[in-house]
Amino acid sequence: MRLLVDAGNTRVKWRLERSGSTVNSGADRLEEIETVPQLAEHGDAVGSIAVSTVISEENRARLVESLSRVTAAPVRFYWAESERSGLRNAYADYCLMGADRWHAMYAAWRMVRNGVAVIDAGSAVTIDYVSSNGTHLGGFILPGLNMMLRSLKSDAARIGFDPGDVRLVAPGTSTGECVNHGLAWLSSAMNDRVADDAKKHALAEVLVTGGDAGRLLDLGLVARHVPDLVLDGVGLIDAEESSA
Ligand SMILES: Nc1ncnc2c1ncn2[C@@H]1O[C@H](COP(=O)(O)OP(=O)(O)O)[C@@H](O)[C@H]1O
Ligand SMILES: CC(C)(COP(=O)(O)O)[C@@H](O)C(=O)NCCC(=O)O
Ligand SMILES: [K+]
Repeated sequence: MRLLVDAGNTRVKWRLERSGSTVNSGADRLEEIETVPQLAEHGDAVGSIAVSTVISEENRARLVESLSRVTAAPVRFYWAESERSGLRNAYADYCLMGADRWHAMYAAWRMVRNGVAVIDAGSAVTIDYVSSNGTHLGGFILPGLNMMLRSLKSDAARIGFDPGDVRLVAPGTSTGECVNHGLAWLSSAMNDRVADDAKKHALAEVLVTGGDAGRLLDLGLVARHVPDLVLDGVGLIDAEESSA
């Protein structure tokens, strides 16, 4: 059995696979990984672990420690690359790109084999554009929903509000509505910008992944929802590297 892991800044997404089929999957906080029953149950059967991560080195060591309590299987980390199967990274210093972006982009490229926009709506929101010939045209990094809510709460003395429905875009008539609707309005503007850019760069498809993907779709994003694009990408690369 193979364990795929996407350790982001909020949650660790994982998937257990046997002969390419999913046996189990989940999304848990880093501190919880070593006690996830479904992982413990299959620990002995896991033969290898492939990880994509953007967490700090300190937390990466914690992750390795937690995984070692679940299984004795070796852990292999995969990072951003300059090129793979016709997909070419736009970063001059590709090592500085978040591994999750590269792995999501790679899965998208292999899935679409055409111009594609990839939105990963996680702790941060990343948007990357790949042209029809596999050239990464570049991307954007924006604060994610919870990050924006936290900064409004902590950096402005008189913005008091409770989390509300961040799917309504009507002008607000209370602090809470102004904040929640404001962020919905911002997300909806982002959706429109991606659609404009997709047209401008002749991208055939928009793919969206990440914990906040559903909210963007509810706000009208025109995209295909691929729930675990990062896991898909690191899984493909791990298979290629293991058979090389
Ligand atoms: N059960 C959940 N726990 C935490 N965040 C969630 C959950 N469901 C949806 N979200 C949203 O997903 C975002 C985190 O997405 P995720 O893809 O897990 O991020 P990351 O890859 O950065 O860890 C949060 O900012 C939040 O908006
Ligand atoms: C932008 C990110 C924080 C997104 O990670 P996430 O919020 O999904 O956990 C991550 O891809 C990252 O740390 N990137 C490094 C900088 C870069 O990609 O240029
Ligand atoms: K992510």
